[in-house]
Amino acid sequence: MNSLSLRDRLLGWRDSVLSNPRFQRFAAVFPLMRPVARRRAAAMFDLVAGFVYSQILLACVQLRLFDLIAERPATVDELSVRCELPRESMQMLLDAAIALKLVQPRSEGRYGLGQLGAELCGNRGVLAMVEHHAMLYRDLADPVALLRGPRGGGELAAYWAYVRGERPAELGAEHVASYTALMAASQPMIAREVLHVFSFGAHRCLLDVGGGDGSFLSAVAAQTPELRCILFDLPAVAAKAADRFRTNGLAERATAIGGSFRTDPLPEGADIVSLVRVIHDHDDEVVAALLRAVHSALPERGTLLIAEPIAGLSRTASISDGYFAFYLRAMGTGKARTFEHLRSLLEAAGFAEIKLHLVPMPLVASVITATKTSKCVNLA
Ligand SMILES: CC(C)=CCC/C(C)=C/CC/C(C)=C/C=C/C(C)=C/C=C/C=C(C)/C=C/C=C(C)/C=C/C=C(C)/C=C/CC(C)(C)O
Ligand SMILES: C[S@@+](CC[C@H](N)C(=O)[O-])C[C@H]1O[C@@H](n2cnc3c(N)ncnc32)[C@H](O)[C@@H]1O
Repeated sequence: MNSLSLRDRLLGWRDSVLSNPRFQRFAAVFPLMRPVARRRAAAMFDLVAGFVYSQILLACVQLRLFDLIAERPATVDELSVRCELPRESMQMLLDAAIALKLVQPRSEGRYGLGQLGAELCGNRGVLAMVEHHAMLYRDLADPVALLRGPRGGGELAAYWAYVRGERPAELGAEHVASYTALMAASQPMIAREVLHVFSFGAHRCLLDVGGGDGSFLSAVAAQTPELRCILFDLPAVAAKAADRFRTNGLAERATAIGGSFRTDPLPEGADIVSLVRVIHDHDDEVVAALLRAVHSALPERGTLLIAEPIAGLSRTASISDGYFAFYLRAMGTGKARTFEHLRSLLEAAGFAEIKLHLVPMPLVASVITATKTSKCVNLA
């Protein structure tokens, strides 16, 4: 076995100090160390108790508490009637929500939004995710079984109907409606980040592959009036996008085409293709084939834009390497990939000038762009 490096030995020494109960006690009472010790202990408590906090949040969201008190601050009696909870339970939930900064006491015994509650009210996509997490947490109830077991035996795998079954193109509206609505609700936070770092103004026609109900294309089209848009998704999803384009007055310049990128060719004619929260759903062989299909659908010097969580970035490691890694494991296929991994898949498909764009709020997506070159295509 190799001998330990100097860094390994230093870290081993640090671990033995930090895990020593006598050192912990000393740091907790020594005035110069006390603030750091308290912060670390609080961070550890948050990790230990995070599920309880999430469930308090879920109760608030399921009871529509934030909407009720955003309308007008209310007393515990009013809220217990409107939420159909015994008064004592209502008070308990309000106290917990105050502690989590979701709710804040107001004048005359009323309750209004806390800082986090107000910010949540501005993020409907996050509220939708909080409700969706009930399913994720059931799949994560036994995390070791999730790690040991075959991938995707739980509820999420059934929910994301396209990850199972050989013929996703045959899925009906009843299989895609729920996930498509969830993606539409959380799409504004993605589109905002993409549009902050990338302008579609230099392009003529955008093809959004796996484009869901057209929420992303609608946001891009609103900012880029000359752009023509094509959406490609499973037929039952593309039908929803066609409806949205009609409702948004985009039917003239946005077309929705149904098919499966696993078996059907991609529509041609676009000079830029986007893959927004698509690649990380699939394993490497499917992604490699999809990237080759995108490459052949693009003209020379055409652009590919990818937006999804990227693993291995220190600012967002807990989200991509923690949350999304376990989410996708429960879902049964795909993974959040590092930039280096994506770059090698892109290069193998014939893309060059591969850039990572750091978005302002990289919680659920970072952006990568790449350019098609015909040289050096690896046809293996
Ligand atoms: C003037 C005053 C009063 C104050 C000034 C102080 C100040 C600057 C305050 C800041 C206020 C502010 C702007 C707050 C903003 C907060 C924001 C934007 C918070 C955003 C939070 C977003 C969260 C928590 C997002 C969660 C997203 C989740 C959980 C997404 C999950 C996505 C999934 C599961 C996708 C699945 C797709 C699949 C299947 C993997 O492909
Ligand atoms: C996680 S969702 C992302 C939707 C949208 N891009 C967004 O960010 O809101 C993945 C999308 O890829 C689509 N999809 C999955 N497999 C597909 C396939 N084989 N062919 C075409 N679309 C597919 C799904 O129907 C779904 O709309």
